[in-house]
Amino acid sequence: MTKKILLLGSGELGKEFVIACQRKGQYVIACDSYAHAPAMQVADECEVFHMLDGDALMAVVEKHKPDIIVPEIEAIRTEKLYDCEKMGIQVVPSARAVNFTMNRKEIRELAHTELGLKTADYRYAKTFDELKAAADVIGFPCIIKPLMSSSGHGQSKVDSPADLAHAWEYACAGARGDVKEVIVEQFIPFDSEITLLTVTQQNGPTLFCQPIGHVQKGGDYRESFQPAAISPEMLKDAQDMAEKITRALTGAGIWGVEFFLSHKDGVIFSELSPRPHDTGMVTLAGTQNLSEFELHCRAVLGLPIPEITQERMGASAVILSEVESHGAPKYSGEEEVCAATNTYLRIFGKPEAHIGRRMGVVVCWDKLDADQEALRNKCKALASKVKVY
Ligand SMILES: Nc1ncnc2c1ncn2[C@@H]1O[C@H](COP(=O)(O)OP(=O)(O)OP(=O)(O)O)[C@@H](O)[C@H]1O
Ligand SMILES: NCC(=O)N[C@@H]1O[C@H](COP(=O)([O-])[O-])[C@@H](O)[C@H]1O
Ligand SMILES: [Mg+2]
Repeated sequence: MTKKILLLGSGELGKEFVIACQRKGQYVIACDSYAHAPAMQVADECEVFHMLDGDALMAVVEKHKPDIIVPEIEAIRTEKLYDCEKMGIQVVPSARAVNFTMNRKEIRELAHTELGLKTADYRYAKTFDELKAAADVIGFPCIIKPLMSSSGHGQSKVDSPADLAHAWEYACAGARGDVKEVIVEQFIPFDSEITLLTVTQQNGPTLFCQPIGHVQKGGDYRESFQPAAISPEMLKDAQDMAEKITRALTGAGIWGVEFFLSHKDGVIFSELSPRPHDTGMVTLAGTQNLSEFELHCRAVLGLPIPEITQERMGASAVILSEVESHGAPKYSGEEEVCAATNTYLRIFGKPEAHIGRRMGVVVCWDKLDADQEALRNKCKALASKVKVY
């Protein structure tokens, strides 16, 4: 049955989701705050407006009367999604999940205080004086993040009290929305970190993908690989925590549940996205029988997912712009990437490049018993050949 899907956020993750939906005959209206966003290029219709503006959001909902609303970013007037649910619209995965995960305080209180998941020690601060007191309790180094931000915006690691003033300014400048409060987290010297893609279904059990290992810089992802090596005990702990928190948040869809792994402290819950995860773009390499976008699409539409199988080893590496574009961005290096075996280049088609903006990704694959480090190095080397100008 064809459903009308309103996609709130139209970046690279949304683009792949739209393609998955259209292959199932769905009708998608892609929204974002700027025109020609990646998902708009493949959607049936598009709307450009500020999704933090509740009136504008509800006007678009009234205009299109969607069956399903799929948030793709966090910068949305998410409280309005409760009203949408009351109107009978399916919100993905649920208005509750979207509201909790867009605010680090809400999700941390649910995860740590209510559900008892192991997290880094933390405090909150609304003023610089509160920040000094909080950092004093947590100790150094610590990580400071705005309560509302993503992709590492406003996040910094603080090694000593002397760095706190800068971290406060940086967090305030990088915060989204109107909440001027930060979380101060104990710095976890983890051995590795993973995203556990978790699928909750309307009619079926919760399913897990093989863990995805990833490397972040400045709070933003640079490379990912699947499957990540992890002991059966740690995997079980991560799955149990993912099960608990997704159940508490309710709804159907894919989730990216992030964990730190430490030989000393075990599995530590970090945060989760109630939507496809950027590190999960590695599944575009055909690592699984169903990519994270296909899984999200099926879960959202209530279609069966008989099983998730790991077919290949995969790696992804991001293409970041080193320049500010003047006019439509152009690219070089495609030939070198395409000359490599078992490799795909995915340019997202963002209409503007900014320094540090993710413009594309390279994914590579090999057999499941291949040398993972070699595959990751190959992928990173290929991604570094692509230049934006
Ligand atoms: N307490 C911590 N200790 C050590 N490293 C941390 C801590 N918190 C965050 N990091 C590092 O920063 C990265 C980004 O943090 P986090 O996921 O909280 O930010 P985000 O802005 O929500 O990012 P995204 O939206 O891309 O998931 C983590 O993946 C990890 O590498
Ligand atoms: N970590 C969250 C994430 O990766 N989100 C992805 O990035 C886009 C925004 O990119 P932009 O900032 O370049 O417009 C979002 O629309 C989403 O696809
Ligand atoms: Mg994260």
